[in-house]
Amino acid sequence: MSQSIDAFVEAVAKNNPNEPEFLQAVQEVAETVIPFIEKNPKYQGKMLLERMVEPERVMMFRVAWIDDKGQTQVNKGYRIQMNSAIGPYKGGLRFHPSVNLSILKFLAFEQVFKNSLTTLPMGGGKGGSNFDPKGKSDVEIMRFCQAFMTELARHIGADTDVPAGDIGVGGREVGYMFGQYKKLRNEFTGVLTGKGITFGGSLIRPEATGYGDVYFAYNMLKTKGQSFDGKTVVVSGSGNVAQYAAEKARQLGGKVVTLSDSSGYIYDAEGIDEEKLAYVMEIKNVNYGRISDYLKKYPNAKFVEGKRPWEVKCDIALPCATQNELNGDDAKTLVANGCICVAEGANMPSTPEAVLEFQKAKILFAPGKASNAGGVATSGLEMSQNSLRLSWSSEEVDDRLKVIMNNIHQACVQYGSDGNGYVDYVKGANIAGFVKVADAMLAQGVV
Ligand SMILES: NC(=O)C1=CN([C@@H]2O[C@H](COP(=O)(O)OP(=O)(O)OC[C@H]3O[C@@H](n4cnc5c(N)ncnc54)[C@H](OP(=O)(O)O)[C@@H]3O)[C@@H](O)[C@H]2O)C=CC1
Ligand SMILES: N=C(CCC(=O)O)C(=O)O
Repeated sequence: MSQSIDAFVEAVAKNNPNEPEFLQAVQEVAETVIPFIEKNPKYQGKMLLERMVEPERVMMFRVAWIDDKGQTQVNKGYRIQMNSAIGPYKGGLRFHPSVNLSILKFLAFEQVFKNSLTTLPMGGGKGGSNFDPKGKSDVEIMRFCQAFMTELARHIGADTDVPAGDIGVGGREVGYMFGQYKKLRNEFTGVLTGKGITFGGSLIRPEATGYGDVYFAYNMLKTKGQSFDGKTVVVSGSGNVAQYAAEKARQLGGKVVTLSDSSGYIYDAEGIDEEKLAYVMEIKNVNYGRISDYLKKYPNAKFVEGKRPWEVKCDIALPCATQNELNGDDAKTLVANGCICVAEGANMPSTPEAVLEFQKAKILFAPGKASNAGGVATSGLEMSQNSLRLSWSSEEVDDRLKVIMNNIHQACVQYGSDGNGYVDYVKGANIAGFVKVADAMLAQGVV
């Protein structure tokens, strides 16, 4: 790395000790944006990146609630209000035992650049809790969501900060939090996205992240005269993003052969067709079961316990589970097996070593801030519909989603092309995301 990048990253590490995930996200941006700043005087000497890595506000709070046995439970709650230069803070809420400040700061930092890429007026934020939804009853989930929102409601609003879903937070949790917010503030607004269709939710929002990931991959493949048709697709995860990435990949002619969860992955050589995916959705969204339950109905499939799906030969890989789920060895295996395209559906699923392998092999690689932006983009469209007090059809929303993903791809090509036909989508996404936020920060003064 150059001296300026080294110095910047060392300073951030010193100011934010023991935050490895946050530092990882900052380093990837710094390696591409600092050289850009060094070539563009208008961005020099303004401490823009130094300000961007410092959250505008961080809320940490206690969440106390009562479980079904009458026992008092206590969890940590957070909301990171990272950057509001181009719009109200916007970003998901993650409920997972691994949640801590480092993970939420990485997610909030990524969100700033991702939301900028969508071209919609949304700043960046993220929040959540170390609450583990697994094994909790529906009523315990409701009680936790109500306790969490009782504190969070002080800090959010339709024109201030608009949370949504992420790992462990789906439509059910958003609904319970929305109900509590409305009770406390006596306001019916677009304060959360991912709401139910009958109370302001947008059609296509559940599908949007997974669909958008595939739309972005489609755009990348098209630059090489390729498509999903006839391709073998490996997907990780089996939650919201993975389910709909698998659905859209199949609809475009791909054969999806894996899905995973934290206990391992299933491999179905015949391909996960519409009926099989519907069963996965029943397992995960209705019964809150394990992906290994897939074999109860489809015994010809394999369940590989404790492993990740990257050992399966494929043409296209869609990591849709969690951060750092795909390392350097996994990347080497994918490339050696002939994989031509990786589009991140999750946030920062590839380690720096994996990204390096993909870039060395010059395969099509899309960072999550670009390829998984369909979710937050459709959240932005939900906010637009709420402001208009109108609801658009599925086709209207899906068409707008496609246009947004096409625009993000174009922006990455504009800033990431090397002039010899290769596009560094990491560089393109980071610089394209940086420019809009930086211009707004320059115009708004030192605040
Ligand atoms: N929801 C959204 O709108 C968006 C989400 N994302 C990102 O996509 C990814 C998935 O989110 P989403 O689908 O919403 O979440 P879900 O909770 O619906 O699904 C998460 C999936 O990832 C698996 N997973 C979680 N942690 C681990 C782990 N440590 N090791 C292996 N597997 C794990 C889960 O398995 P298990 O059930 O066993 O925990 C589950 O299959 C996350 O990185 C999220 O930040 C990005 C953009 C938008
Ligand atoms: N979890 C999300 C979606 C955030 C949102 O829809 O506000 C993400 O972009 O990582």
